[in-house]
Amino acid sequence: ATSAPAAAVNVRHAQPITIRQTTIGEGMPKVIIPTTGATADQVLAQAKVIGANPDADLIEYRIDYLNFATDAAQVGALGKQVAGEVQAKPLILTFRTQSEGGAKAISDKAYGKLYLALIKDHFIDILDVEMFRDPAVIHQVVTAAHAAGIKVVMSSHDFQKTPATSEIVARLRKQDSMGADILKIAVMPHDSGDVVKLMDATAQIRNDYSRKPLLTMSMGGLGAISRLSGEVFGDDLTFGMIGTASAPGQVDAAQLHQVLKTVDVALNGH
Ligand SMILES: O=C1C[C@@](O)(C(=O)O)C[C@@H](O)[C@@H]1O
Repeated sequence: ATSAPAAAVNVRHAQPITIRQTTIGEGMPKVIIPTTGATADQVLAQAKVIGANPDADLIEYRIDYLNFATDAAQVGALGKQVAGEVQAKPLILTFRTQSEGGAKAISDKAYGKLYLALIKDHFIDILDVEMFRDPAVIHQVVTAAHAAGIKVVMSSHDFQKTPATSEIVARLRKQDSMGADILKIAVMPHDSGDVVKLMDATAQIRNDYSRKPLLTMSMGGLGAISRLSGEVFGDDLTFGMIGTASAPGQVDAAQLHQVLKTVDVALNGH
């Protein structure tokens, strides 16, 4: 009898980025927990919980949920306090616009102005910039962010459907060419084939096109598997929740950590 040969495993990795004490693009996908509060008190209470929870690696400060979302002075003052609460955990600042599934509408001009003001406050580690906003505004914001030592996650969202695999690949490659440090897309599946499209596109980018860290997800319960399987397919970051979800399909942080660990051990054998 012959013994089965060991399968050759070839998993590609990102070029890692280290921010504060978190390395993105190496080992298990890193877990981001978003704030969902509308008031300063609510957000600070969430930041305290996120800062103290070992299953949270980064915090996303979702400013579109705030009652004072477009008031740069108030958003900045609270942002500094949030950063102080979470200490070593990197802070991602995101204004998710209504057209991409967020809480509030904002003009591209006001979006750019708000981001440029907040960049100057020096509490942001990573800035989420939507790729389909005005190109001139994007260019200005990305340039200012990089000059301030802030990484840019460029993002695209489709809360209605899942585009073709080739379209997902094209968007992520465009983000790469627009100067993003992290490439991100969130799409809504209607069947298992849609989930496979997102995961296929992720693997294609990782294997053939870019070594930048990826943040890709298929949303809803159907897509939740894509939030768990990143270490296999090349997704380096994943959103979890503590209490309230900021998008459909997010998994509780403790459960998320367990599954990420299970996949990691299966993959690496220790
Ligand atoms: O863009 C994203 C991804 C997300 O929509 C999700 O599906 O987990 C959650 C948002 O908070 C974040 O800004």
